[in-house]
Amino acid sequence: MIVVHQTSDLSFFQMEKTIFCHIGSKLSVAHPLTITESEQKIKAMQQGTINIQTENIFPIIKKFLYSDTEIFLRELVSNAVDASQKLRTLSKTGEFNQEIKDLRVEVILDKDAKTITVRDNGIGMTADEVEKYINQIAFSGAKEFAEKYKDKDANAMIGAFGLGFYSAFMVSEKVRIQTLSYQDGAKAVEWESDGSPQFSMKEIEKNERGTDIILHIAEDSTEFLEEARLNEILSKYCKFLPIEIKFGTRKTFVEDPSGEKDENGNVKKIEKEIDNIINNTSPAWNKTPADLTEEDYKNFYNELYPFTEDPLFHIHLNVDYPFNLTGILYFPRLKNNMEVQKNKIQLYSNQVFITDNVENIVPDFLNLLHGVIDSPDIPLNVSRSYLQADSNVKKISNHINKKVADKLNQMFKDDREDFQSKWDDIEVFIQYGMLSDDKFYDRSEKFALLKNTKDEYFTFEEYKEKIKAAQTDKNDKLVCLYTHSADAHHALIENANDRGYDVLVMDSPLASHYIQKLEGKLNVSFARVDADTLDKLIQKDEEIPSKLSEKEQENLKPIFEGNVNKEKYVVQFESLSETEKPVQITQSEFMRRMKEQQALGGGGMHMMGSLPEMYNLVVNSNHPLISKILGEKNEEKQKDLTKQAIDLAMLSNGLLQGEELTKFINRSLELID
Ligand SMILES: Nc1ncnc2c1ncn2[C@@H]1O[C@H](COP(=O)(O)OP(=O)(O)OP(=O)(O)O)[C@@H](O)[C@H]1O
Repeated sequence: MIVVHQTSDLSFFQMEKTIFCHIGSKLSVAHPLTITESEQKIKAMQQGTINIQTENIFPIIKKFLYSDTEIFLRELVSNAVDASQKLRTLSKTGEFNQEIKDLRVEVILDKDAKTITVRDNGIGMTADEVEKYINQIAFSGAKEFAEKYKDKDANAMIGAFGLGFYSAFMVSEKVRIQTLSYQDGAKAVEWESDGSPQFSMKEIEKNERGTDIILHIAEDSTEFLEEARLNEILSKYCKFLPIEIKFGTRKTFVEDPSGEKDENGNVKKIEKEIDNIINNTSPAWNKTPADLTEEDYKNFYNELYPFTEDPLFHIHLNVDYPFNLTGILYFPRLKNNMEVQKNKIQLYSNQVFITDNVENIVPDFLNLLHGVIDSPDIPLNVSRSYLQADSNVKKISNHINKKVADKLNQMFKDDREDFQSKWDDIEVFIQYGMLSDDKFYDRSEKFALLKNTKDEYFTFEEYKEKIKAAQTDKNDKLVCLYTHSADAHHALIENANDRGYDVLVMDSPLASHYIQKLEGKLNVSFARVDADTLDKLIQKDEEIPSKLSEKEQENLKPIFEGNVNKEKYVVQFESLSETEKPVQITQSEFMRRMKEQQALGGGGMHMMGSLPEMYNLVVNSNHPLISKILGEKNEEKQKDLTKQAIDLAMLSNGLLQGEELTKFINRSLELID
């Protein structure tokens, strides 16, 4: 046999410390060769060099290309799946007319030989195809990478190139390919390389059509010789690949074929070893919604996230134009706990798992959804920065945004009662979307709901209509009253209701930002019920004259000031109606909101979060108790009355605690004694 050193037009140069390469024209003209030509080539290609004239490129690949070496298995298994699907296509088009028995990919671990074999019975490769696809084309990825590396931008490029097959060298000291093409009269070939530029190729005996990729695992990668580790990788990346993937066997119990029965009359079960198929070849997202029941959707959710609570509802995505995308997105029960819900969407490309960290790829608020997105238009081997810049990815996120809004709108229109029953679980998501995405705001305006303290739900328009008559102030502005907790503000809410005012419940973690947004969009103002006295919150024209003169107020002020912490409370008199409480505690809407936003992060002013809590102590100059305090000659008694009035106000606002609360209880007992 003639042994040649192949000189081809694929060449790498080394310039100083930078490696880059160049591929000649041969690559771009790929002529299919006939079998006879292939045979001649095998004879001539016993050994060759993969055109690298410098040290080898694999250390670079190993170091820079993938942050996760484990993806070698995804690459090889998806190549094997591709080869199987290609054969199926050829059979459908009549180009391959032998019977295709079960197409199957097998991952075989041999711990003693320290090998992992990825076997398929797909199209296989002729010698020329190995030459073309493995020696040359697969190298184009390496070439591209090395060129970028030349620009010293390697870190940004990590993962931006799919080297596919060559990723095997990240974990192997030697890789062998044994392959037999589906083509009539094809000869089986073996290719072998140790990761250096040299490869060898020879004809071998192989009767089964398809390809074995045999990895001789390197010393530093022995973790991949553990069955559990391989299982973990396979179920992460290959769980939904479209061709059955076998990894070893597993034991199961089946009915005894002899039909022997146990004491209860049931056919006995016997242990049986069966093939361990690690994937579900037809996941729900690839089926049409008409073929799926609610139960199927729930089961699929459980397949994705075992042991989690059922989702609220789902959206089945199916787009062919201007890009291909399928998927199912689920609305989890958010329960105001946003962080734990993130990073649950799994991104696939043709059923191959890419990532479950879609942050910055889909809009932030969509990150709260769960489920699967599959698009062949998403490149498989890509870095995050690359994905973000990809125009398909951008279109995809816009599309999902629209679909989600459409679905919510549909649900609202179809069954409002049901929609309302889900509202408390989805409001954070919708508010998040409306805050972060103007398009989503516009789409959601029709179905976003406001809930009041009586558990009634309104759209924005409905609500404006409801409160218009009573809650328009003297400047013609609608004022929406709200509380963060109907329990904590019970007394204040009752007061407001007595006046014919409605009070909304705004208790989501995003409430203060959301309120601000609504004020801008709806031209209304929001005021928490404890932000001021009702007269001030919704100012009307009528002025109530004060029963106490200025002088009397001046005399009374130090008495109140002497009974509160002056650092925290500012005493002020207001001429309110007699039916209002004698003393009320309020906190400026502006200050409180700023502090809340500061605490949430984003918005608000920087120093607000660290400012102390400040309150107003509003004394109602028209209340009979205030006149009584003023007229009380016994100083001790006057002090007790003042303290009692202040404590009652604090109690309504949930501010009376600790020692002050104990003193209040004791004083109250003495008073009723
Ligand atoms: N198991 C296989 N059976 C048949 N052909 C294969 C097999 N594995 C690889 N090939 C051939 O080798 C080529 C190069 O494979 P490689 O994985 O490097 O790139 P790719 O699959 O084309 O792209 P990607 O970077 O997305 O993996 C494939 O396109 C295919 O033609």
